[in-house]
Amino acid sequence: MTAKIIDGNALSTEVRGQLAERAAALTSVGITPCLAVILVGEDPASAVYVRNKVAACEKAGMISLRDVYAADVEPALVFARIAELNADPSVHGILVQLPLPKHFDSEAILESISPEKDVDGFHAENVGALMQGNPRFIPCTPYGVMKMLESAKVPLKGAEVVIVGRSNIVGKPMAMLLLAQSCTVTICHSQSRDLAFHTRRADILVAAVGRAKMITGDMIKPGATVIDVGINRTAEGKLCGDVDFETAKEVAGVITPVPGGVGPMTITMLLANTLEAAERSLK
Ligand SMILES: NC(=O)C1=CN([C@@H]2O[C@H](COP(=O)(O)OP(=O)(O)OC[C@H]3O[C@@H](n4cnc5c(N)ncnc54)[C@H](OP(=O)(O)O)[C@@H]3O)[C@@H](O)[C@H]2O)C=CC1
Ligand SMILES: Nc1nc(=O)c2c([nH]1)NC[C@@H]1CN(c3ccc(C(=O)N[C@@H](CCC(=O)O)C(=O)O)cc3)C=[N+]21
Repeated sequence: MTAKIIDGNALSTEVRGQLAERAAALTSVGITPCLAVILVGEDPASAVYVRNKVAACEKAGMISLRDVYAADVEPALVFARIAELNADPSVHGILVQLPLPKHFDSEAILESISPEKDVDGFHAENVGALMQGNPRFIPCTPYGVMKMLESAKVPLKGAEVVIVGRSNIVGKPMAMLLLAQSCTVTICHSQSRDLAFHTRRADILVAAVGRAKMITGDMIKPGATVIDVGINRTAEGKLCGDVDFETAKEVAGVITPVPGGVGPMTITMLLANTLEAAERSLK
């Protein structure tokens, strides 16, 4: 038996259709949801993501602004632009593409975004709200994963979850969301002893490491749900995940592919958060 595949492109199309309807309703009362994206530097992968985000916004009837800065830009210029976007009532969401060049204090940049417009959910105030079980914006990638689990009707209550990776943008918020759904959550990282011991216990395994094909079929419990967040590029320039899809799909019960899995859902939930911010501005 090979695993059932959760198609992130198909689910994205469905959810984005619903978002487009809500965006049209808001536009008809004079508010068009608007996302501002800031990109610093010429990293080609980041440029692709930003282009995808801008295109997805427009397709859903939302406005997107894009500011691109040279890698050696004076951080003060970016801070000034964020202050301007914070003060502009026609802008509902602000996203600063990560990672930033080394001479930037990323934390200070994220804290300078108005928490009401922080559609990534990375501001300390929003991280705190998520921890307290009272989120304002759910970080897009873990939010997308929750939608995928819901669409595949994966049971969460009491499930053994193992997350590989503990970053602020994926691993940690993912753990909080699954904990809130009464999963038993284990977080593994580069210092974990015997990774396979942990992964083999998982009913739901989330890989968010950034190491191509590191999770192989022998590390997966038969019938488990395997969520592959990783985006890696092979030497031949092909995209692949952190999961070795070929061996994993023979063991898992449910699996997400790369590309066409979590990536498109991340963009979808960014649109959802931007729309949500715009709807709140009405109140
Ligand atoms: N699909 C999407 O929408 C998105 C995809 N991504 C992708 O997801 C992946 C992870 O991203 P991100 O969380 O930002 O990455 P980070 O580099 O910030 O974090 C990677 C995590 O993996 C852990 N790790 C590294 N090596 C190992 C190992 N050998 N065994 C176990 N754990 C290990 C690290 O541990 P330690 O903390 O000890 O260093 C760290 O916690 C990347 O491929 C990224 O491109 C990211 C965001 C969105
Ligand atoms: N402030 C900030 N917020 C982020 O959400 C953020 C970020 N910075 N920095 C980088 C990571 C990465 N990320 C992805 C989004 C979409 C795809 C995506 O759509 N991937 C497609 C393939 C795209 C391609 O062809 O390259 C897929 O998986 O099918 C991937 C990765 C968001 N991130």
